[in-house]
Amino acid sequence: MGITLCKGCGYGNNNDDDTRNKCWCCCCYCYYYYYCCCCSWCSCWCCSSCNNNHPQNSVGLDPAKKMRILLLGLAGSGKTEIAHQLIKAKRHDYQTTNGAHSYNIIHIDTMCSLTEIGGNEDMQKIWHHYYVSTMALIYCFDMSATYKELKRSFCMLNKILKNCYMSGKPVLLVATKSDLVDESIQWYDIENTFQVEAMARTYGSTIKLCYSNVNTEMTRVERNFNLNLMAGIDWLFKYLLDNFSIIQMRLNCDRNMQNWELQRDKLIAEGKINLCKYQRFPKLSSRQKIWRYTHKHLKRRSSSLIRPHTAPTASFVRTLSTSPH
Ligand SMILES: Nc1nc2c(ncn2[C@@H]2O[C@H](COP(=O)(O)OP(=O)(O)OP(=O)(O)O)[C@@H](O)[C@H]2O)c(=O)[nH]1
Ligand SMILES: [Mg+2]
Repeated sequence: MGITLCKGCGYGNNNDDDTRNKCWCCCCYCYYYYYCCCCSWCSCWCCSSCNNNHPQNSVGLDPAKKMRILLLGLAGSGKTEIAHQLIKAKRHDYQTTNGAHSYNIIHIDTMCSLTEIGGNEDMQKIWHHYYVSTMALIYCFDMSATYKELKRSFCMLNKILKNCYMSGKPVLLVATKSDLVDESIQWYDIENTFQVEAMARTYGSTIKLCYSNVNTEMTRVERNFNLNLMAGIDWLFKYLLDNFSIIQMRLNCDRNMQNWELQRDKLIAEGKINLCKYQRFPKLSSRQKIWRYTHKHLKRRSSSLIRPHTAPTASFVRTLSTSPH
């Protein structure tokens, strides 16, 4: 197979071994239905041979049902390694990820855009820009790390789920480098120490735990055999497919809310609205009392994170039965 250019960004790929982004076109049945990881975020779907945009291709993939998953974790936790395993491609550079990198995956007849963002402290500052449009989170942590590092990693997970655009979304928690730990460390130690179950209940997110051991000396066949991780991915895709319309509605609502907040901040900055209007009333007036009461009430509600009664019930899924040892 020669060089195939992506219609979205013109980026070419001449690696015969790398079949990750190629699939059948439904119009001309050529083998050039090609898209690349650079422009996947903008949902570019065009056949490079017949120049058509397809609402659906021959294998029944519906671009409208494209999933967006965020891959996060501290620096060196093995995110890029997992992403390469999921797209079944060989990893050539072992450098730290700077910025965001998007990968296209087709799994259970569903298209998915997996976005990895670097885990160093500078990159952590841009994570929140991706929360609104993501449907689920894959969070990696290094199982062979010290207690201090593990604590830092779980604090970060707590911080992510605390964000109003992330809480309630499904999370696949991946313990990487499980080949480097001995039998003295088990999942339930980590689960109890960092109170994963309590975290899932507090933020209303379903959390699934799984292992990954992507040893660099593994052959490609062995890498594909990372069953525990694949079972976790299966679970995540099934969860998203089962709840697709609900999650889509949530994303739309979040986007509207974000736009509204931006608009409000802009109006405040321009001095067109004033949030302190209540101060015009005398201190003990009934108007002030009402304002103070509602303000306190709202504050209490947001700090205790009460979920609306219409929200889907929160459930917690336990660790997959297979152990890394
Ligand atoms: N033995 C072993 N090594 C692993 C595993 N996963 C990742 N590594 C190694 O850990 C190092 C860091 O992995 P990366 O995937 O680059 O980490 P990252 O999370 O993408 O890091 P940043 O991009 O800096 O945020 C690499 O040298 C990997 O080969 C694993 O399961 N087992
Ligand atoms: Mg990386």
